Amino acid sequence: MTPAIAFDRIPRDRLPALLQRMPKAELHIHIEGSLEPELIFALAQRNGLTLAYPSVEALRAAYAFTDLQSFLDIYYAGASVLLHEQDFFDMAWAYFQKAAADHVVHAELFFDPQTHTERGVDIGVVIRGLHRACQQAQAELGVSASLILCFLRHLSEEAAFDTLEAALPYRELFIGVGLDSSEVGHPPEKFARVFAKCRALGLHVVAHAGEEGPPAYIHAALDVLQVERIDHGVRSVEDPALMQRLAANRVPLTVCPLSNVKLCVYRTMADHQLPALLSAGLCAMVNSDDPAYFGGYMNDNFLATFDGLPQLGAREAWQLAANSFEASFVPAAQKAVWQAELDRVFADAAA
Ligand SMILES: Nc1ncnc2[nH]cnc12
Ligand SMILES: [Zn+2]
Repeated sequence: MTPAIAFDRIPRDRLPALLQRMPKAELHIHIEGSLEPELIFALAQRNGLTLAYPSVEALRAAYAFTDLQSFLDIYYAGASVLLHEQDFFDMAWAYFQKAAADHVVHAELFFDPQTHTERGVDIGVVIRGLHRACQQAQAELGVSASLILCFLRHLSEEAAFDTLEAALPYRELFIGVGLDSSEVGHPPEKFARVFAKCRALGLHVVAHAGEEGPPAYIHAALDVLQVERIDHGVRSVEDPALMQRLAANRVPLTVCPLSNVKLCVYRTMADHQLPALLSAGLCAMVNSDDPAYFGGYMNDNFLATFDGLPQLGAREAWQLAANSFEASFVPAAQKAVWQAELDRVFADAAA
């Protein structure tokens, strides 16, 4: 329910400061996608590895993507510098410091264990390093955080089962599972059985769908995998019945605007369908996806989105932050605390 905030009294020139100051949750961040070129080079040096690029600048210059796969190739190569528990901690800690500065009060981090276990890194090294950063984020920054283990969909369901089994000793350190990597050609049905097992274990379940893949993949993620949220889901606008279904059930879409432009899902931000999703009543919100690769973190995403889409105003800013809390996997009492803080920020701005 929208509270009695006079959104119309908030002038547009005050929006950037409000977007930055408002509390928000980030629900779609691949922690390996927060690895900045500077940290890639520092970790390569610490671990005695040689990179395919001669400098930070040369690596950054290679970040010109034409589609999802062109990004994934370079993203997996970047993650190859992560070997030790401290490497995973350092990566996540760098993210949390940026998140705190952006007034992210809660983050649910995706991680891709198969990217690391395929290189001989033990899954316990990955999870323990990330978990320690989550604990320190709460203790030192007041940012609450949890982990979501993603299966790589270009690999087999059997490999996903093996990954789940290897992760079970750490069951208490992650809250759910997701599905990411190359979407087209790897529909949700491929992972039906492993997701059923995850649900039976009491894990939350989410999946990337409708980023590059068709609306049918979103239907399948809901019907077959029984996911609680759809990651991206922007291609739902092509299917009016699906839009109605998502709105009626308040199925969250974790939308990533800068990612969609960088990966050429949309030509420009002005073409992004976020306004259509919001005006159809969907529970969409803004996220950064892979901030080190796509040009920015949470507030960069909010600022670029509102800059490119002038039809979005203070009401939509409030709605996006409210949706991020509604869609998070935290207890209702905690959501209410953040929501009250959000309402206060907007009520003050409108006063
Ligand atoms: N945007 C994205 N889509 C699918 N898999 C990913 N892995 C990291 N970022 C991703
Ligand atoms: Zn993603």
